[in-house]
Amino acid sequence: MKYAVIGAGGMGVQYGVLLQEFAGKDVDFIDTWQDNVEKIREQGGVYVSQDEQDRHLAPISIFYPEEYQGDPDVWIVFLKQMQLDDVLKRCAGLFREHQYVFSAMNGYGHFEKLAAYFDKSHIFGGTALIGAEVYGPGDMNFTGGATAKAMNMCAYDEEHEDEARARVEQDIYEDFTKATLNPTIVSNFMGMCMAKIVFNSVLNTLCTMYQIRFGEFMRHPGARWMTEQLVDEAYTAAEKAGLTLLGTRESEVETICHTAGVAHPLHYPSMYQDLTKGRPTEVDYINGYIASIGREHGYECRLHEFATQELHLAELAFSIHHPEFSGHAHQGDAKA
Ligand SMILES: NC(=O)C1=CN([C@@H]2O[C@H](COP(=O)(O)OP(=O)(O)OC[C@H]3O[C@@H](n4cnc5c(N)ncnc54)[C@H](OP(=O)(O)O)[C@@H]3O)[C@@H](O)[C@H]2O)C=CC1
Ligand SMILES: CC(C)(CO)C(=O)C(=O)O
Repeated sequence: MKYAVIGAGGMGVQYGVLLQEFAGKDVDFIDTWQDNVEKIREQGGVYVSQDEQDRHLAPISIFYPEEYQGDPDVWIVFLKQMQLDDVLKRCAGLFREHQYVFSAMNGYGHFEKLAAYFDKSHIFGGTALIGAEVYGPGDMNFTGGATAKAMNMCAYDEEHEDEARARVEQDIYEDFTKATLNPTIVSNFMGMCMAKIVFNSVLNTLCTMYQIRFGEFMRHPGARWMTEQLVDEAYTAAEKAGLTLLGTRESEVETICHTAGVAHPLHYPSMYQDLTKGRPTEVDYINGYIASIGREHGYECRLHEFATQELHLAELAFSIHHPEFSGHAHQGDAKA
């Protein structure tokens, strides 16, 4: 199978380079971030490291959407939620009926956007407990341990049996396994997505707001209680919407506390990387999404509404304290 990654940021490069290096796959990269594309071309590839070790130049082929002429079997999409509409528009001419698409972006909103370009039966979703960080154009670091990567994947249109799709799913699963991404195929698409959204709604949002690592959050005596409150409200909203999450409220709290305190205490969430570069965060698609499903089903998520606004306030505060980033100033688009 041939792959093409849309979005050569931290996660896109990680998936694509690991598929090249460990699974021996043919991978192309499409990006709209000009400094990144130009730097990668100039240096003949992208510098990658795992937890700051083994930094090396991985040769990759990178294209702007308008110049790409390839025909991959599977697209892998890793963009920030706010970029997706514009980039998909620029890529629209590249999509063919036979192609499949996989995405494990955080938050929610991307699958309906992808469904405007791909048949539902050709879409796979995922969630990734895999970290990545952009040092600068053409320079990425994968975080959280080479052997600690884990991800779920699930067919978007899982209610309908489809033999061709099942074969593609198996091929992707095998390629991702060789690529050391440790995939698990799960059922319950929305349950899978929501479990990760709830996870991110606690750790990404609180650690970003206070600019601290996962382990530093867990040192706070109130950390478990705060986690329980946010998880509880999110589960109630999901239940009102008729969604069953992959785990229980208790198991979600345990996963969050264990990941933060034991498995990845040194991790800064990806949202922190955006805040501290003066870039908009994905909070509207995480806490804001939880609040919106509650609102649509007559349940007010006061904590998630509040957390969404608090993070937008943190974005504003960051821009006040760091006027040098004012070019990226962000007003936030959450509906209060
Ligand atoms: N990073 C992580 O650890 C994880 C991320 N995810 C999710 O994966 C998706 C993709 O995230 P990720 O790969 O982290 O995205 P990145 O931040 O690495 O890249 C996304 C885009 O942001 C812009 N950008 C990023 N850094 C800079 C910079 N220093 N200067 C200028 N522009 C920059 C570029 O686009 P442009 O210039 O066009 O704005 C780039 O293409 C998101 O939904 C994220 O939540 C999921 C799990 C873990
Ligand atoms: C790596 C991980 C799983 C940790 O929160 C993540 O989703 C993020 O940083 O955005």
